[in-house]
Amino acid sequence: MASLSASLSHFSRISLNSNTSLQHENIKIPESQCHPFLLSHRFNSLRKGITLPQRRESPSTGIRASLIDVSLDLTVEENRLSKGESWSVHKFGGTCMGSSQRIKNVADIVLNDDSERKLVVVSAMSKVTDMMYELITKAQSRDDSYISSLEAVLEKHSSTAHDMLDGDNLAIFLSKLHEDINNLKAMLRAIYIAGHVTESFADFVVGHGELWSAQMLSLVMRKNGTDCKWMDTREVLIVHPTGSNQVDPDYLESEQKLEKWYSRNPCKVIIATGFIASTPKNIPTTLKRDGSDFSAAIMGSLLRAGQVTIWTDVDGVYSADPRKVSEAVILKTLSYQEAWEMSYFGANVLHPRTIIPVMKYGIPILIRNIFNLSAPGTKICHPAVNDNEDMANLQNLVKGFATIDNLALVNVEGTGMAGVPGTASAIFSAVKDVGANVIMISQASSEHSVCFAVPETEVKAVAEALQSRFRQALDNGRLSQVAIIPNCSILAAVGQKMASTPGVSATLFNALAKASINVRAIAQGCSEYNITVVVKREDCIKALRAVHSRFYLSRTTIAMGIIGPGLIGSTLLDQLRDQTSVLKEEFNIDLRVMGILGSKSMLLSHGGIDLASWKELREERGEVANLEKFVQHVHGNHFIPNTALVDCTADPAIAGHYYDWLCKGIHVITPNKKANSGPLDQYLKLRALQRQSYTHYFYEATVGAGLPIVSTLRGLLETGDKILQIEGIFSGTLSYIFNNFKDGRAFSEVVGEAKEAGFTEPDPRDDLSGTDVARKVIILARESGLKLELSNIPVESLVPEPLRVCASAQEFMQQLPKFDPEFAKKQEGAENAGEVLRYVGVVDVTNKKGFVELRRYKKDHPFAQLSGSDNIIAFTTRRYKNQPLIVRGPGAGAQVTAGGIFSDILRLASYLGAPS
Ligand SMILES: NC(=O)C1=CN([C@@H]2O[C@H](COP(=O)(O)OP(=O)(O)OC[C@H]3O[C@@H](n4cnc5c(N)ncnc54)[C@H](OP(=O)(O)O)[C@@H]3O)[C@@H](O)[C@H]2O)C=CC1
Ligand SMILES: N[C@@H](CC=O)C(=O)O
Ligand code: NA
Repeated sequence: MASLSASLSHFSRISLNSNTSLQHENIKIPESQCHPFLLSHRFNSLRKGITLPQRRESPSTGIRASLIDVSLDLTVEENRLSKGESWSVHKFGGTCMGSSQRIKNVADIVLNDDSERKLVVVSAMSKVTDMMYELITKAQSRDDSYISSLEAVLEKHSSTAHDMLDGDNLAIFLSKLHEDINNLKAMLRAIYIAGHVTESFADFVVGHGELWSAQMLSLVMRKNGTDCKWMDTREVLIVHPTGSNQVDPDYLESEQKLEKWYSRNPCKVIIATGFIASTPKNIPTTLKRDGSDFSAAIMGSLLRAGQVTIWTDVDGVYSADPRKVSEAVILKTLSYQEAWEMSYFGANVLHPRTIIPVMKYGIPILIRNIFNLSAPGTKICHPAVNDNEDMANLQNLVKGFATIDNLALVNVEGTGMAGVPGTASAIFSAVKDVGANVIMISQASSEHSVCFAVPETEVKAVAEALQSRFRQALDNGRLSQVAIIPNCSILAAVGQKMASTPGVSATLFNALAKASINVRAIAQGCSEYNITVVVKREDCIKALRAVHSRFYLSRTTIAMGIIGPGLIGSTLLDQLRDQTSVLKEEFNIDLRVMGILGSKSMLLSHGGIDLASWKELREERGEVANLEKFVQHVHGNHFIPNTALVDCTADPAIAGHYYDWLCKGIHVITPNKKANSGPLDQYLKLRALQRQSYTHYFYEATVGAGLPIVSTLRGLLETGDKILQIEGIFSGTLSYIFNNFKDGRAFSEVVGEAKEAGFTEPDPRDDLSGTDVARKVIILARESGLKLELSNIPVESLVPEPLRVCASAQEFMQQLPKFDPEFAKKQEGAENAGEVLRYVGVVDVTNKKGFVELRRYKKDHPFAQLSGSDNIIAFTTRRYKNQPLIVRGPGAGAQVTAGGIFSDILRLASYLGAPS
């Protein structure tokens, strides 16, 4: 390089130390010193834009030209800031630079990047910026402790440097550090005396954190043998303050300064200070909030870098706030606009202004976790060309969801607004006058109302300003109201092109409706990148979960409460235990049992009970049963958007709560017949509510256990068939009894078997009395449109008169054998006539009545062909008139009944959006 300066001195018109001239200007070389052949040969190896000396025909001495030529070549190779893909930019925030170990880690990451050239932007060590601001505050308020606080700053950097550096490197850093601290002491003293600080003074003081961390990292890298220089970005980045706490970079000026800086400091790795910059008048300033990210993006654009990597402490950008949606996923890619929208709506992505500089040149930004290098991170870039092919996939249409809390809606309404130009302008200029920030606006095309969201803290001032601005219009009725709706949140769905793809908003609103979320206002701009809805703040997380789940970013999750872990309930829990992982993996359905309630004790869990050991857990940490607390627990969990209570009791008191639960948006699934066969008015109220709301009530197992009886009847009715009669053997218990009450067996013994097999009701008298069958008849009759009470169904009871008053089921079973002869006689009578006894229920829809009786059938009749606990139900309808539609199969028992309930749970999941 010494020979270079010597030879350069011959070039009076240019400074070859400044490579800017090589890139942008013609180089003028004194004719007397040019040898055309050699110069052209050498210059041709350089970049375009360099023109050869105009007058080659006047050669200079070949010797001198050749000497110059060699020097030139060296100079250009080392000093030229050749922009482009060979540069990669990294940014490490305060947490990444938090300690000597972390700074060494940063150095390793930079070394592992095999890009030709690297520019690394660093923030101050963690907490240092706050410490620096505190120095100013203290000095300004004449608090002497600023001196000890400055000592702490010195100590932090000095000890970190001692940990990492030694010899000359350490000495260089410490000498500079002490010099800076002394200067700062003097400046702070000045602030102390003045009791005042200007913004630029403060910016100068605060920026030292970045200066020190950049120097330390660069010395650590040099210690490792890296060709590295540190850059005080105040020498390079020029920004224009724009007010409102923002600055506009001067790209042209900064680019030229960067070229000059590099020509003076050629190296492979630049460690640059984040956050700080200078004004055009060379006054120190900062890039304000998220300044270091912004620095990295500006540097990336100045260098036309191949990539800008922002190192942080999360694995990338999530599809939703992971603290609110536990199944949020890391997005592999986002378009610049998507990242922009997500960050606007509160997602922890880059600030939009960070994206602008790199977006211009299509430079990808990679967000990576410094603490988890195995995570690939999120790439923010232009969408790949073939992305269009995937647009049919909802996941690609809606990338993520974000929320903003603590908002209020303002609704300005009145007939006097329609067709009156300037109304919107008057509203929003009043809002502007109080300095409020409008977050979203919605106006229906009828022009009768304008509604907009502002931060809750600003709504009072906004309301007062509007009341005052529109006083006259309100008084004379042209405006009817300026209404405030407090406690609102915004939920935004963000995704490239989603707004222009049919079905996306329908899916979104459907998911919200199914989670019983009321939407207060909607806005969808034509930018096609977001759909915004306003919901009640308390619904916000639930809404977020519901939509997130619906767009397949996570599973359809249902929080379930199982009431009545008796025979059926515990069998259902076993089935759930065996199937939940399959449902999760193959069907994207996540069923979580959050509570199990028995008549005496209950077990609650926040994340879902381990169904392999619920009995032991209930023993260990069960608590006294409390229905209200149970329901509150299962439903109160806002992390899961859907709640279902599964009532596996036979208790009418539990059934009495269904209406309230449905009103609260809790889905109900049950094999308990008490609600649908109870008082007619309550039943009608329940069904009306079910039809109006998006909350579901499923009860397939109430008739024929797992057999599709209710759904078959529904299908017939909904497709316009007319039911004439439903006749059948509806009792698994009685079917079993009469199928097996033969060959001289005792009636009581067969009843005992049916109970043992789990076919009977908790009290078998409910079966033998015909009440259970009557309930099923009522359920089907009401489903068919008949308005009947249980008392309207004549029932032939099989419970011997004297046993009807038995205090318990146990006592009844003990006494029953006394009546065996009576039953044997009935059976013999039928047998002798070549017939069988069958206990049947009939819904006579045509004549609007139902009955239950013990009938005799010929042995070749279909009802005589049953076995086990078979039910058989024949639907005679207008379509199935000559040959009834018959459903037959086991209609009682733990497995089939629990299976029927489980099917209802899955039907609910599919109604809630699980893939079919
Ligand atoms: N068995 C079958 O084949 C079919 C049954 N069904 C219906 O299934 C339901 C359950 O039958 P099954 O399992 O045989 O009956 P069980 O008697 O075995 O179980 C009932 C369960 O409900 C609990 N329970 C009762 N009252 C309450 C209450 N108020 N709060 C909380 N828990 C309560 C009981 O708790 P605890 O034990 O603590 O008292 C028990 O765990 C019934 O409605 C029945 O009609 C429907 C179709 C077929
Ligand atoms: N006890 C009932 C069970 C189903 O509802 C029956 O026997 O059918
Ligand atoms: Na059924």
